[in-house]
Amino acid sequence: MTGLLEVRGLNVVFDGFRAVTDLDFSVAAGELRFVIGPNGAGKTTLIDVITGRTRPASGSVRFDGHELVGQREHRIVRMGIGRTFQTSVVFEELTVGENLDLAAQFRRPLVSLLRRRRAYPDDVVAVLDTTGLGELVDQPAGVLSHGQRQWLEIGMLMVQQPRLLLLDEPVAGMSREERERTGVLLREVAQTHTVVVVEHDMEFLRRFATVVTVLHEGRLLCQGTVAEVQADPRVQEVYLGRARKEAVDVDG
Ligand SMILES: Nc1ncnc2c1ncn2[C@@H]1O[C@H](COP(=O)(O)OP(=O)(O)OP(=O)(O)O)[C@@H](O)[C@H]1O
Repeated sequence: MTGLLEVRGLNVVFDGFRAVTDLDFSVAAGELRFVIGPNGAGKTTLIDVITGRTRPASGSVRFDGHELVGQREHRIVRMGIGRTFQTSVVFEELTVGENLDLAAQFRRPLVSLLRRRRAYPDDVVAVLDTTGLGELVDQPAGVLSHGQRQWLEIGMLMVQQPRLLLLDEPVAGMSREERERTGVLLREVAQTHTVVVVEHDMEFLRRFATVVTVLHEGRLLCQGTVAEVQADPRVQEVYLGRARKEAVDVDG
């Protein structure tokens, strides 16, 4: 079966440093896929290549059969791929509703921007509901908690109606309760979208992941269910071996 996203033979080199090596990675339509790996494994680089931010040395990235390598970032967004960043991109002075409305303009004709509207359009209202931000619609985004801000960013992607969402560490820095709510939100988003989540938090994975892809030093280490991946000696070595080494280093 051909995936919605098909990465084949990907190599990314930064000034002679191989950040990604011979990577094959595919995601089927409708999947909620998690990608993990220690620092420097190449997770963000993979997202950067898919979204056209970084150009690979070689390899192909096909989305619904269309080659993405060589396409400009804005073209790839228009093809239906949306991403979040590790750093926030909301407008702090604008309200939650205005941020969503602005993001949604992406799909609307310019004339609708000029038309004065009394209420938010249906797609914005629907996303306010999904993200649980309805009560905060008139609050400036600057007052949101860290978790609420992440949900707003996911909402800002959803109103752009992408087919594929790429989320870079969505639960980093969140409280336990916020992580739980984010997991539930991701499951809901995945009902209607294909979602790839880069995440470190093992507890979160155990709770919400089905298929997990593990990267290490720019290569695919293994792939499977959370239980399979956790039981894989190579994964244990990469995570626990590293922890042991750090402990030894600290102890001198
Ligand atoms: N623009 C760049 N120039 C040079 N090296 C880079 C660049 N971007 C990434 N790298 C290097 O490529 C490797 C992979 O980085 P990447 O950010 O993809 O890892 P990651 O798995 O997302 O790690 P983290 O969990 O720390 O975010 C790292 O060694 C990083 O230092």
